[in-house]
Parts: sequence; structure tokens; C-alpha cells
Amino acid sequence: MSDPIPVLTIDGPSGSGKGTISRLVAQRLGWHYLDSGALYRAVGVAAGWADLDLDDAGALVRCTFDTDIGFRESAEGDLRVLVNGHDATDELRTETAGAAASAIAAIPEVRAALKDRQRAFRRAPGLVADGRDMGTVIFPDAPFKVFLTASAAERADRRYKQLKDKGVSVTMDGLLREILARDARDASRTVAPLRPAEGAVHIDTTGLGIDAVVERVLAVVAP
Ligand SMILES: Nc1ncnc2c1ncn2[C@@H]1O[C@H](COP(=O)(O)OP(=O)(O)OP(=O)(O)O)[C@@H](O)[C@H]1O
Ligand SMILES: Nc1ccn([C@H]2C[C@H](O)[C@@H](COP(=O)(O)O)O2)c(=O)n1
Repeated sequence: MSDPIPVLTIDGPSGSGKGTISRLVAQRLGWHYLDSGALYRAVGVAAGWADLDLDDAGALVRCTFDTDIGFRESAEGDLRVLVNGHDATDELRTETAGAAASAIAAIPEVRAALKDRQRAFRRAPGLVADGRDMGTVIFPDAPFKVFLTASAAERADRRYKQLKDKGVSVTMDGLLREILARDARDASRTVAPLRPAEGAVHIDTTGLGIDAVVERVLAVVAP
């Protein structure tokens, strides 16, 4: 029997706006939200704390099972991520954590270990789930699927502004290189590679503002 709780999956490459758009769409729909990348980032951060080698797949799989990951809303309404009881939200958002997450995410046993944790987010009245394999692997039966993209140059520009606002010093060239490297690794791995789910609505957000993208995504759920 198919699950009656609706899911909207939003997959796409780094910096395409998945997190921003998913949060806003979830708020508008009154649905729950899953930031699946935060789970991979949390394992990456925990692995860093334990000084694990990113080539040691066995240790990383054990680390995935041993890492407690919690989400809670702060008094200001933003989502905080707790890794083994510590608020690691800011550390999770660094490019280092993103690159570690991308490397760890290529290990099949790590992905398998996180599957049920992701599916547990499917609760009434509905779920908006963002990531790389939400529509292809985790919620293949989702009734609504979106694939968000934007040119690599625009994604690097967005990331540059985001990091500059936080006072982090980066160069556009460096960011573009990191984005292209992460795209290549996420799309070329053998297990659950980044690709659009069958039937996903493609939305190219290059040159589109956040509000316009939110409306387009909402139209997928309620045309
Ligand atoms: N349509 C848009 N127009 C302009 N800026 C945008 C748009 N969508 C997102 N942004 C901005 O781009 C930055 C990256 O967005 P976001 O973190 O949501 O992307 P993401 O796809 O979730 O990235 P990642 O996969 O690396 O977590 C943020 O600063 C966000 O405010
Ligand atoms: N469903 C997912 C979510 C994330 N990943 C990996 C690949 C990403 O580069 C990395 C960080 O994700 P982000 O926070 O940038 O969305 O985690 C994945 O393989 N599958």
C-alpha cells in the first residue's frame, strides 16, 4: 500500500537553493522539513572531531552508526543541528564540512545507515525533503518531485555573497572550483548519484529570485 503522507522532494546541485527554497515552501505548506545534507555533514563533522581519515570507509561507517544527530528550532525560529549533543550548526555550513560530507556520501554503507533516519521524517501533514537522492532513492513514491538547478557561475556567486555576509574570506575562483568538484563527485559516484528523478519538474533558477522560485515550486504541489 502506498504511503498516504505526501512528500515533495527537492534535489539538485550545491548552491542551487534547495535549502532556502525547501524551508520557505515547507513553511507555506505547513509541512515538515528534512535537510538530508545536514545528516551527511554531521557525520563529516563528527569524523573530523574524531580525527578519522576520509579514506577509512570502515571507521566512517562506524562513525555514522555512533553519531547522534538531532534537530531543534531555536527561539529565533532557525533550525539548529546537534551532533552528539553539541550545537554544530555553524560548523556544518562550512565548505570543509560540505566537502567531507560529499566524500563520505559516496560510501554505500554510510548511505544505507542513514536511510531509515531520513524516512522517519515523513510525518503528517506532509514533508519537504531536500538533497541529492530524495526523489530517486529515499522517497521514490513521492507524489511531487522537483530538480533545482542554476549555472555554476550563479551558484558560486550566491555562495560568495552568503559567505561574505558571514565574514568568511573566499575567492570566486576557489568557490567555483569547489562547486564544480562537488558536482562532479556527487554526480559520478556509483551509489545514489545526483540526478533528476523520473518525472521531476526541472526548475532552472539562474536569474530567478527566491520568491519566484518558491511560487514555481508551490505550483508543482498545487497547480
Ligand atoms: N533563487 C535565488 N536567487 C538568489 N539567491 C538565492 C536563490 N536561491 C538561493 N539563494 C541563496 O544562495 C545561497 C545558497 O542557497 P542554499 O544554501 O539554499 O543552496 P543549497 O542548494 O541548499 O546548497 P547546499 O547543497 O550546498 O547546501 C543562499 O545564500 C541563498 O540565500
Ligand atoms: N541526500 C543527500 C544529501 C547530501 N549528500 C551529500 C552530497 C553533498 O555534497 C553533501 C552536503 O550536502 P548539502 O548540505 O550541500 O546539501 O552531502 C548526499 O549525497 N545525498
